[in-house]
Amino acid sequence: YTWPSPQLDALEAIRYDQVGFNTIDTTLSSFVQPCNLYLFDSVAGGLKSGRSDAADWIRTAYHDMATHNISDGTGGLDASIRFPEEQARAENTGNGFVNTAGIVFAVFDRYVSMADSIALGALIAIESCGGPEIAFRGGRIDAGEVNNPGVPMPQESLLEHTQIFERQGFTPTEMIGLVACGHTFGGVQSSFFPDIANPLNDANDTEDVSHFDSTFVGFDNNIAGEYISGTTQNPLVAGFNQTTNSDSRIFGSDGNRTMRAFAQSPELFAATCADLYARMLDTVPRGVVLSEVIEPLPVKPSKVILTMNGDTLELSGFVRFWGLGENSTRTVNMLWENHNGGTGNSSLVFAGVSSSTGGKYTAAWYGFNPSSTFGFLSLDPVAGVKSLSFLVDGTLENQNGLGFAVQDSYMFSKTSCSSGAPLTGRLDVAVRNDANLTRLYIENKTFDSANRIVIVEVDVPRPAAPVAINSAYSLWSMNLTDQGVEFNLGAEIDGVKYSTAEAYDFEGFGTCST
Ligand code: HEM
Repeated sequence: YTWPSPQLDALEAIRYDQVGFNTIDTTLSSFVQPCNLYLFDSVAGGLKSGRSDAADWIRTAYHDMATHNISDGTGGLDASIRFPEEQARAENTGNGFVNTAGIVFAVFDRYVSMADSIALGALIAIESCGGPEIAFRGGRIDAGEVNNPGVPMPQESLLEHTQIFERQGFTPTEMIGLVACGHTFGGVQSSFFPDIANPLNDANDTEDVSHFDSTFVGFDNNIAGEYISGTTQNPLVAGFNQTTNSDSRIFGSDGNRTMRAFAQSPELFAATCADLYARMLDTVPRGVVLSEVIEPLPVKPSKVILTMNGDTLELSGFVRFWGLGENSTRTVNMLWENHNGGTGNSSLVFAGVSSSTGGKYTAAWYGFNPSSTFGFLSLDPVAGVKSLSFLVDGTLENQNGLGFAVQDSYMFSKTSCSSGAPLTGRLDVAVRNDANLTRLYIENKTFDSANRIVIVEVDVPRPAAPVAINSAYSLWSMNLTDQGVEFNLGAEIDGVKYSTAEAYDFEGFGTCST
């Protein structure tokens, strides 16, 4: 895709900026580091519970998706699992869903739905904990209400399970695969399923989880190998209760042909799971259109912020170079095209490295100011800035000739000020005189009754007479009372809507002089 695209940029960042520099906003990955972490453990530290957050994410994604009905298009991965009414169903026994929902509520935002967060949580868990890479698409839409029931339960028959998976869109062979791919993680907890698993009295399994295979915090084909060799302790295969041995019925449903192939070939198992997990995550209600598969952008500007400070246009930001590590001899320059047909040039300073996918990929980050990582460049407002490109050891990176477009038609002005308690103040926005700006507004983030984000736009009025801040920009102003929440600045320019990367609140305002 082409940068900038606020939604794809945000999804790409969660997917690929997991550890290290500039990962504050992409914390989903931290919940599976390390893979045996269980945040909700009653014992501090949470590494010996027998549970894992990774397993919670994968089970959550499956149970959310498992309501799908391929013939009427209802249900699917739409975060309906967050509703207490759905969690209370017998088919959703256990507390994994309340755990993951709590994290989703904290991390989702206007560009990343709760359903995309669940999909990313599961994907990151699988990839970070030994699993194959999974093609990721974004754009899932959050349900406003619960879905019909439809998650399989262990006491049901093979025929019922076959029909349930068919309703979800999976063949009998794919059912074997998907269950094996899921149950390479985690196990059955005695307190929730006393008819399936006994208490263990084990200091390394304090939550009494009987595991599906011996390597329950990582992805591997032991779920199949131990099943075929007859050594399995899987409580849904070798459990004391025949009625609930559903994995045994499912795994054996084709005479063990599929499970034998998985046991013989870790590669086949990983490739099959990569495909089935992706299809599971992409099972969404009819009408939801997912994005293209999101690949890492080779060059990606981030947190590009423009601020008007009197006669100076301050430009700050970072750029990420995918696949690079730290290298003190590398030279990086940023070039920017301005409104006068000229080009600015600044050397950039190394800011840090990030990594993803269990350390498989690294990226090098550079800050826009050559002497201070988090500093800004001071530009002439008349010249402004239209687009960026980069020179990395002399090689031009300009997004195949498109450049990286920057919107300098409007920006926060540092003349904004506040005073008093409760705080009142004046928001000033600098608008470029030659920009075709039809609307300017603040974007307030609110939530509907189903906890979904709704952006409410409040227009900043066009001034009756221009108030110049410098020879290229005038101020549009609005009086505000502090709501204690951040807002972004939005504008309609040439019929297209834009939103600032930065959110503002009164803490960033100076004091009003009058
Ligand atoms: C017939 C189909 C299935 C049945 C009957 C079934 C049943 C169960 C049961 C009873 C548990 C124990 C939950 C707990 O103790 O809280 C469990 C755990 C789990 N299931 Fe399934 N499952 C099925 C399919 C799947 C699929 C398709 C996936 C994902 C692809 C999956 C992923 C998981 C995971 C990751 C856990 C471990 C959770 C943890 O340890 O916290 N299951 N399953």
